[in-house]
Amino acid sequence: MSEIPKTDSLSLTDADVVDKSSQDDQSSDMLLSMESAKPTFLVVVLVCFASISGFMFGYDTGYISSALVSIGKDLGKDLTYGEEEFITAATSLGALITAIFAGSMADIFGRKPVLMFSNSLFIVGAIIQCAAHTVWTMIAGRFIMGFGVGVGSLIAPLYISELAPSKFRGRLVILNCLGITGGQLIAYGIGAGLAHVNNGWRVQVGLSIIPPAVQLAAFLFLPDTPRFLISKNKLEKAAKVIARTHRGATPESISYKIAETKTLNSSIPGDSVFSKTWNGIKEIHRVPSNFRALVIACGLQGIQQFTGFNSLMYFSSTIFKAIGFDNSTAVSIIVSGTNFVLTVVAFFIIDKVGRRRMLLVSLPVMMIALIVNAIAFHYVPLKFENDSVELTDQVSNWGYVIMVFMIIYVGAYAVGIGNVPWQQSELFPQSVRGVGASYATATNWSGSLVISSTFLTMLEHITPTGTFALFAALTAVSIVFCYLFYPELSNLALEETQQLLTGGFNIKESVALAKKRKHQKLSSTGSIDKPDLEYVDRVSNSNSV
Ligand SMILES: O[C@H]1[C@H](O)[C@@H](O)[C@H](O)[C@@H](O)[C@H]1O
Repeated sequence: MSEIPKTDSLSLTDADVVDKSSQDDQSSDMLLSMESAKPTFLVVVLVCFASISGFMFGYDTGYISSALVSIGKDLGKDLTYGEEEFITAATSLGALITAIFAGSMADIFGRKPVLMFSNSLFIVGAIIQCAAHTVWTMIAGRFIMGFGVGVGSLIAPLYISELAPSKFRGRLVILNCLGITGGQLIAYGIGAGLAHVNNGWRVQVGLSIIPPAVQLAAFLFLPDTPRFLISKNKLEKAAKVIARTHRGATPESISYKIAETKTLNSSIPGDSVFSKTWNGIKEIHRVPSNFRALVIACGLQGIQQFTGFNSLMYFSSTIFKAIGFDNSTAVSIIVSGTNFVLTVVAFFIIDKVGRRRMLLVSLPVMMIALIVNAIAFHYVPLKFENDSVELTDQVSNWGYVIMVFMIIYVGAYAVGIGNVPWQQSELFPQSVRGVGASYATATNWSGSLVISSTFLTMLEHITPTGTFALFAALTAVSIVFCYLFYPELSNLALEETQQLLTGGFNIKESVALAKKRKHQKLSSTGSIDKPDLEYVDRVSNSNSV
């Protein structure tokens, strides 16, 4: 083995990097062991600070339902049903708008500055709401806060997946999802606690200023991702970050990693921000592997929303009140608590069980729970009047059936489709990762907006049975989609994923490759193959679906 120079004295040029990669076969062994080693302390710190964005996503979408109940006349008048809907939807709409641009901005300016920008939006939005004395000021505050939510919901998982060693990537991205579901749970909890406090909702909104302020301050001192730095040719900086984020990294394995990332991640041509963005958009449609990645990423985000979960998140208290359970706060906490606890389960199993298997088991469970609910609602006598829904008779056993199967549905959601789509960044090569993540995140927010703004109308016009049967049918279509198009990506390096999608969706091959990787990484002998890109090439050419 050649002599190992000190990491911090690394001075890399393009020629060095490529030369090293062709010379040193052993580096590839080291690279794989580096990708399997436990995350360093710095990675854990970075992921925790990045996951504050997930927390903000959850808290800001979660606090509004209880805030609306306690606002009373604080905005100058009693709120109409339409105004309440506007105040709620403003954040999702704001998020949808910025999600469209955030990815390109992240590719051009970096993940870190864009994340910090989202913090200022969270803070400004919250201050406006705290000071609001009219409905429109409140809507403006929620809208600006939504801009922050959209950017944060895209950047945090992207940042984490680029930093994480591949063996732990799934789990580390789920930490951000724990932030989301934990944020929703805490928002409901605080909402319940402040329900009867005068202007308690202002306290609830005011508290939301603390986490982004902490994140903003922390990121002043934290680095951008090596993959972004490499794309900007800042190789020395990238080498330093890789050395600090990968246990056991040596200058040789670092050089190899940089060489591999550079070779596989050609950057988007163009001399202005506009032309680069435009070329990125063209490339994501024209290059078949990118387009396949896009179909999968948007498909999964669409499935996450159109199988109906957020109708429960936002309206569980309305539904359960309607079927006779009066303690609506308790019910909301049960729903968000189940979502949170099962996200913890997802955290432990995602890299072991695999994303594809998790989806193919949990989606059918969701479908069955939705069918049972559709049937159960048929036997619950409900009446719709003046934007409200009421039980016309005593609560029956069917009410309990609905309650139990809703919880089963939420649990199955959290262990699969609630979290897997946020692994979206792993599908795209560096050059179009931001644009791809934008499309997928925008699909998520569009779905969330559609479901939350049509759910009550659907209940009234196609009945609860019709609504849940529709969600069940959409879940059935989703199962077929995942079976045909979603390859197993657990344990693969980001660069391998990109090659895997060349020439087809390669489902069978992906499952075999993920198994092989898992086996290699579990191997206690420490003898690990070099990254098997030739293997991926071969299977891509022999094509499947
Ligand atoms: O992954 C999250 C999570 O499942 C939340 O509970 C849900 O409200 C969001 O829409 C979703 O994107």
